[in-house]
Amino acid sequence: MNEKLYELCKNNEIDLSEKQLEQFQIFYDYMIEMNQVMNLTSITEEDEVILKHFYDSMSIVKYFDFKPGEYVIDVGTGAGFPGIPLAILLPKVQFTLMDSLNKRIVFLQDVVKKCGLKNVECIHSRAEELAKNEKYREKYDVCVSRAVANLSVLLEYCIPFIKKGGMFISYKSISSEEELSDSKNAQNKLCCKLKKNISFELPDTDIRRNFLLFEKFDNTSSKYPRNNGIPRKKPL
Ligand SMILES: C[S@@+](CC[C@H](N)C(=O)[O-])C[C@H]1O[C@@H](n2cnc3c(N)ncnc32)[C@H](O)[C@@H]1O
Repeated sequence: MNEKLYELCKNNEIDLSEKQLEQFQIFYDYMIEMNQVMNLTSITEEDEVILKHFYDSMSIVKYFDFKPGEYVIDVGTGAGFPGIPLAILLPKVQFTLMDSLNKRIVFLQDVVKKCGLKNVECIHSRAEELAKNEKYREKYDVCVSRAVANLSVLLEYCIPFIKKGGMFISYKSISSEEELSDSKNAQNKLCCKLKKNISFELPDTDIRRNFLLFEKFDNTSSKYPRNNGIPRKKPL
């Protein structure tokens, strides 16, 4: 696995050290082991995990510059995507991985220990609750999220975590104009605007991926996020 991951990344200008390759191997082995007893991922074949989980998670660094010392939160991280690959790649950036499913958070705490990651904390919570907690509200430079909800819902989950001037990066497999225009009201209410819409293909495939980058231009009203379940039931 190490060689394949190393080559794929190197060919795409992402350099991984021996230590980082070992950390990916430990993560992969443990994810496959634990996937037998809990639902972590439907993608298990090594080449596919490398491309669709590991490389996909890291590919944002080709388009966005994370700076040392910055704080990043991954909302709805699941089995740790994109948070764990980014944390392995960027040891000087501080990551909070959060999810509403406790089993996955316990799994991630083990991954962090096994990989010796010093820049990751894992929190069991719903986004709607954690974003109201003083310790986490408007404390992050960047928020990332992959495959959690449609854009209007996602903005209400994610924008409250970000500092004014910070960035929200939505990983999308398809970016529809309709979803973007449906989120206009959420963008206005949450004081953010689309800064970049990046579309690319995973290397040597025709699998399309999109990054939507939203800049937060003002603080979030205390009205948001609304209580548990409301953002999904009644998107802004
Ligand atoms: C389809 S999975 C995607 C996981 C991962 N981001 C990925 O791309 O593989 C969606 C995850 O979002 C979490 N989730 C959904 N709604 C949430 C909420 N309101 N707060 C926190 N986590 C949430 C779920 O528990 C689940 O683990």
